Amino acid sequence: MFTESVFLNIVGAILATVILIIIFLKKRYSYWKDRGVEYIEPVIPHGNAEGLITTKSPSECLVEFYNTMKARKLKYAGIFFMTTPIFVPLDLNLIKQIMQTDFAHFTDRHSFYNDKADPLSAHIFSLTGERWRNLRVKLTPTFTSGKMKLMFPIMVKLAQEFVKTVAEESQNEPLEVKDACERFVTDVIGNCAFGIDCNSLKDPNTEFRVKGKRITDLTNSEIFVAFLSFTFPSLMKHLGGRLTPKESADFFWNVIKDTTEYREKNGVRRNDALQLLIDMMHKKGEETDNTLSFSEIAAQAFVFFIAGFETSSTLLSFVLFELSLNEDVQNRLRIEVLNRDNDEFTYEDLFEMRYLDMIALLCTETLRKYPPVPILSRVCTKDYKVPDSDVILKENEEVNISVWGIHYDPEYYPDPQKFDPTRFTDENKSKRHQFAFLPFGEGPRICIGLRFGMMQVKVGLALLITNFKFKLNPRTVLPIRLDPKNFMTEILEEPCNQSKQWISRGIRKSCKTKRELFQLCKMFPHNSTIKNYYTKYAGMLRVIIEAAKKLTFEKSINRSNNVVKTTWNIIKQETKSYLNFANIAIHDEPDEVMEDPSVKRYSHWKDRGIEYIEPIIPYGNSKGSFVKKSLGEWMIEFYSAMKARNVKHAGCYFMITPIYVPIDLDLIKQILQTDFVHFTDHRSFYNDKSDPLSAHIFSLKGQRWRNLRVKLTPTFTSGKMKLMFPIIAKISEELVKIVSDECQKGAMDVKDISGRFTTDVIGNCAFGIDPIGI
Ligand code: HEM
Repeated sequence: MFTESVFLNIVGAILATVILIIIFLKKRYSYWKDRGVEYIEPVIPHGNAEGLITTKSPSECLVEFYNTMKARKLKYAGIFFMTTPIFVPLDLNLIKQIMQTDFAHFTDRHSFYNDKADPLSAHIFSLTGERWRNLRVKLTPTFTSGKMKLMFPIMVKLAQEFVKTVAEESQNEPLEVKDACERFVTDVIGNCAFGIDCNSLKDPNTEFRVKGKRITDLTNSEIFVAFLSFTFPSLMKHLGGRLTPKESADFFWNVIKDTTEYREKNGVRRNDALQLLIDMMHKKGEETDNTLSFSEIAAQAFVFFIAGFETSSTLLSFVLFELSLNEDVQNRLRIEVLNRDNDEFTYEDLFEMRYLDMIALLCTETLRKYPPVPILSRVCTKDYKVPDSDVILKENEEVNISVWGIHYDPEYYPDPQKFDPTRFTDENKSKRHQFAFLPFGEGPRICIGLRFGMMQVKVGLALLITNFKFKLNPRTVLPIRLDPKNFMTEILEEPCNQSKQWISRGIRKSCKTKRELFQLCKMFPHNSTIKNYYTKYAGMLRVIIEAAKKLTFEKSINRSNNVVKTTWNIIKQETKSYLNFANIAIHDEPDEVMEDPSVKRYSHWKDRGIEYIEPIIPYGNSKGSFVKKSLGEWMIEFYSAMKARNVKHAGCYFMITPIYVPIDLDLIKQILQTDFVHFTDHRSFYNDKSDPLSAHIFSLKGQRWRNLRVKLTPTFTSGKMKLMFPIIAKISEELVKIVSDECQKGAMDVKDISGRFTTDVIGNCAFGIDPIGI
């Protein structure tokens, strides 16, 4: 009897609870209907977010909703994320009102912080109202262009480290690019925000990195606590809820504390963000409004790390991903960066020079396709009447803006899946609504580290692209999928069938430096041809032809010889980018070596509509040159034949190398003089290290040539000539004597005597020595 009544009570209680929940949800799910806001019928219990976290990320759920509602031509709509109603503006003018014009009604984002249990969480990203406003004013000067300039050399130094690490780690296997980018960014932010050498490039398991990564790699239970904290913030604050894993919070707290104390004790100052924060702490008593407590500065230093680390590494890795899919763009970028005028990277290069516009365009288009923060959040802080409607948004109501949805909206970006950096030229940008591009947010809460983030990505990219060629690891699973558990844009790691490794974002390096090529040549001890040619004639056509021949031979012995394959790749790359032999036939794969490269090559001038003489394999138009004809004679023949055809210019083939030949004198003047900036260099080779004498003015290129030319020009002024004149006159008198002596003997070798005369003149005037040629 007793048991029965207990049982009935329990059943009754469960039923009552279920009924109450259903009533609550019914009421909840009528939220948008009651306010006259369009919505999609929600389903208990996930609302409009079916598959959230299990198969779809929050961003993907919102994008689906955006597309459906946009198709209904709505300006705004209401979504239910589980049971939470969220207002979703779709119209860009309304988004602008919310983020900028009427910002006073939307000062906060949906966030959670707990000063007591987790003081690091009380940072500028999560703070609200007046606390946020005060802090924003204080922190804004941290990222002025003056401060950025001071941090720039640190970034360049770390980017050089980055290049070294990539070179080492991609020797034998594909490189996990996101991971490598994260390590680079960790070191940059560690240095610039905390003044600490984190060394995560050298040691991926350094504590700074492990504890940093842990902040975003949440366990399922931590994700659940985060969900509860966002949904019931007051209750969770009361219960001591926290978002940062304790071990990471403790580590960062101690790092910031120790560094601050060390600097204070030892009077050490550095050009980093932490210094600026410490200085604010010490303004106490002077400008009380402008001071920060230690707890506050620790939280801000911490947020620079978490806000900058994931976003910047995501951007850099996706730029490399797109470049590896778009080889043409990658090659053009490499040439642009290599062709810059100066050897060192300067701050001005990155922000002012034309060639880096391309980097900026690439980054911008990448930010469009893969915005690291795919949803922007705002909370209504004062009741707000939605313009041109009767809808009133109530205090505490949440607003979500689908950055991803907007960035893929064909109304703003036709063919949105296409990676097209030209969408962001000034002209194309001016045709679009400013709020159609929101990777950094907008309005007063726009990303505070925008410049810093872009700068580290640009520096890293510029150095990587000049050192490596990036290709997609064939094991990368395409199309890429987003990690459903992540609020940020993060690729889902797909299991790799064969090796159980997780390589979904690997990009393989296939380019080696010249030094590495030499090392590789050493691996062929039996093969003196490659080695000798390389050391003696590096950069000459012969090394390429001989190496290719040799490789063909090697390959015929062992078709799967990996070393041959690698060497072939390297030689290809050497010839393409380092030595600038872009016009020598180079195949994509060693398998093609056997094919005749000239077939495609010989359509070069035809394809360009330039007059040419039909070439003969393998001589091109240079049959007999060096054997029966000098190079000069060969060129005269070609010139005369083309002149007879009355053309202003023509194209010839020296073996398989296409060469442009201007014939018209005005055109020659354009090339040599008027448009000289396009033709500053000779086809030449020099090697500062193994053959320093080769780095002379005749062979130098670009800015190095220009600098030297300016320095050497005064050597031959008329004043200097005058000083040399007596020396030349004296040697000329010697010449007269010698000529008369020789004439006595009969015939005389005039070329020989002239050579001896000029040797003496140059030896005397250039080196101040008497070579006794005459
Ligand atoms: C490519 C790199 C980056 C991207 C795409 C990015 C994106 C964003 C976005 C979308 C927001 C929210 C803006 C809004 O709600 O309107 C934001 C806020 C913020 N970002 Fe970034 N960010 C990047 C790099 C950085 C870096 C390097 C730092 C720090 C060193 C940083 C610090 C912050 C902070 C502190 C906020 C909060 C600002 C506030 O609420 O006042 N970000 N970022």
